[in-house]
Amino acid sequence: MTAQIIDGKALSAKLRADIATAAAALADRGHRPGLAVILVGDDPASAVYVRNKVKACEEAGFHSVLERYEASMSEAALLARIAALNADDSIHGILVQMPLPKHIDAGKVVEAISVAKDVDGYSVASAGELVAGLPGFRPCTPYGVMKMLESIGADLRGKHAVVIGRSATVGKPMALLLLAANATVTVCHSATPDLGHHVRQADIVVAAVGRRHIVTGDMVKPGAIVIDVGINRDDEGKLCGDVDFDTAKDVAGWISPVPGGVGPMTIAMLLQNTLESAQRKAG
Ligand SMILES: Nc1nc2c(c(=O)[nH]1)N[C@@H](CN(C=O)c1ccc(C(=O)N[C@@H](CCC(=O)O)C(=O)O)cc1)CN2
Ligand SMILES: [Mg+2]
Repeated sequence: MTAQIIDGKALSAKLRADIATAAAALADRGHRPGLAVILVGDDPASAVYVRNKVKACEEAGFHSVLERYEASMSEAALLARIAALNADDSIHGILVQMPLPKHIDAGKVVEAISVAKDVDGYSVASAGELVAGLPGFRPCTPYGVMKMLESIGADLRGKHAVVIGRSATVGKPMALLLLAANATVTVCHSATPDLGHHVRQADIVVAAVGRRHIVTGDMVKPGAIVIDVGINRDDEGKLCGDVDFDTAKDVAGWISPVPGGVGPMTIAMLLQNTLESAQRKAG
């Protein structure tokens, strides 16, 4: 068997086109969606990601603001910028690119963002809304994975989903979103013995642990859906995921690649959350 590819790049482009249409309608009513992106420091990968976010905003017709600061910026100065953006009516979403320099408390920064503008869905309040099944902003990466599953018509009811990774921004919200879709969910992590034993039982595998090729073809149930959230580098510096694509694709029914899978979806869902924030405010 050769798996069908879940093309996150193409799906992201389609969603972004729909978002642009909705944004234009909102702008016509005087409520153009606006996103503020803050980058502190000079991490090269983060610089690329924020540029891509601003470019995606421009393409969708959003108002966007990019604020770049030296790595030496104080926590107090960053909190003051967030307070100003919380009060800015042209801004519906505020995103602080992670990771932040070590002297800044990332948790404090995230909690300073107004819940109504927390389009990354990283705050404790947004996490609580997800746990409680209330409307709220879902973290963009797991939200994007759910859209990928929806795009292939996956019926999750009663299916066994195995999530590998328990981070607050991907693994945990991923498990909750799958649970809300009526899947039976197992969460595996670094202390799980015999990962293969669990993965072999999965109808859906979401690998989000950040370890290159931790999932191999021999662990995949024939026909399973395999979604790879990992972004790692191989020995030659080439981008690769948590799944060994070459062996897994011969067993899986569907598989997402890296690059071109979940990554582009993250940005589409950021725009979706920002659009929803603007729609809520417009009423
Ligand atoms: N405030 C946030 N910080 C970070 C987030 C986030 O969602 N919010 N996520 C990651 C980085 N990230 C977005 O910020 C991100 C990473 C990767 C991609 C992506 O499209 N990747 C491409 C490959 C890119 C490459 O060649 O390096 C792909 O997978 O196809 C998008 C967004 C950490 N910080
Ligand atoms: Mg983890």
